[in-house]
Amino acid sequence: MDFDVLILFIVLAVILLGTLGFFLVQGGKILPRDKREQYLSQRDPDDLPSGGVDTLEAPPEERPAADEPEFGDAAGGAQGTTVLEPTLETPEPVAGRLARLRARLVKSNNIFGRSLLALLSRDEIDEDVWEEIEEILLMADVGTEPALELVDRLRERVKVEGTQDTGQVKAMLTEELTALVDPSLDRRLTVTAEGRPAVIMVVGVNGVGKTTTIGKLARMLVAEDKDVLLGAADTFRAAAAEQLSTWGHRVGVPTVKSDVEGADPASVAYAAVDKGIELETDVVMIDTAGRLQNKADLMNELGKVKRVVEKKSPVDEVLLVLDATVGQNGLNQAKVFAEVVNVTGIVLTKLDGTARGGIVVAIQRQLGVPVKLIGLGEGPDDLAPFDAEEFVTALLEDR
Ligand SMILES: Nc1nc2c(ncn2[C@@H]2O[C@H](COP(=O)(O)OP(=O)(O)OP(=O)(O)O)[C@@H](O)[C@H]2O)c(=O)[nH]1
Repeated sequence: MDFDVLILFIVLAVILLGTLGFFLVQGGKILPRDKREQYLSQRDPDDLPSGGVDTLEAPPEERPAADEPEFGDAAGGAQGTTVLEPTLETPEPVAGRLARLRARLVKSNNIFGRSLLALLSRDEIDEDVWEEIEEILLMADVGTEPALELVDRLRERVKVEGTQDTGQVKAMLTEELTALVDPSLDRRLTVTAEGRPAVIMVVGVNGVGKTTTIGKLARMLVAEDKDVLLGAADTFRAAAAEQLSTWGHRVGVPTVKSDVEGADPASVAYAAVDKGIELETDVVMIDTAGRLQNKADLMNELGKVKRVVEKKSPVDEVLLVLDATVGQNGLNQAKVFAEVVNVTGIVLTKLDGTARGGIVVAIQRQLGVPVKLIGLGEGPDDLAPFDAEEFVTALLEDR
């Protein structure tokens, strides 16, 4: 009897344990969904199980925002800390830039040079040929008066010297064109001032390349060991200040900008000069908003920016940026800007995309102000100091 009770007891115990085991296994599966997610999210990524179900993805690597300086080689610090050094770009040296960019000038003005040289290679240079030469000069935007002048002088020399030799006539053309571009003009930028930063203001209509030019010029100055500070007084276009500070970041140049969109540009320009004086920089460059020369209120605003800055420091350079591809329209812009702010130099951009290189002559004539820099591409070092002889030789190169 006792034995039967014992058997019964064992059977009951087995059934009970089996039932308990079943519920325990099921319990793991019916954990409410939100509880499971909570559990998963509370785990660290490095708690990953060695294999199987609950794998967690590591968070994506963080990258610096687009306008933050990029970081390069990580230097290992004490106790596993990492010191990140900003990677600064090294701008190309200024000397020899025009020589590098010459090919672009030759390419874009290829038609000009080739057509002129083809005409001068004719067996006989008669009146028709001189007229055609004049037309080509006009098409290159040299301007009516200078074009007539050049043809007259060339015709006279060919007559007096009695030559039709292509090589000699080409040499004469080069000389006469160079004389028109005027190598005697002082094209140096004022980038030093006694006991204070040199102040450079950059002006022009919309989209001509002001901000880009400041970025490129900052690089040129950095390449010459100058301490530079940028002032984002283009408060009209929201992205302009960012664009400017990005250029600065790349070469370690600080930018003074306003946090308020549409802030008073004169105040920002003033603050930039103030900061430049405090930091004892060599140069402060001020970007201004693009404005059409026929908008009187905007032109007045530009005059005000300059006057306000002058309460703090003299303005050493006012660079007018002109887009070479717009041709003669640039002349109207130049005239009005020169009336409002005393323009001291021209930056002619986008010469890589036009055969209108002759505009250099027309602008200088009209304004009596030298072209100091030329832009020959969108690359960071595609800005070069202007040189009359190199420029003319490139225009007339026969390719
Ligand atoms: N091909 C070429 N493009 C250029 C040159 N200079 C500037 N650009 C381009 O022209 C465009 C306008 O340049 P920005 O510097 O933004 O012009 P901006 O005058 O500051 O413009 P706003 O602030 O709107 O008035 C950009 O796409 C530049 O890359 C150049 O020399 N050659």
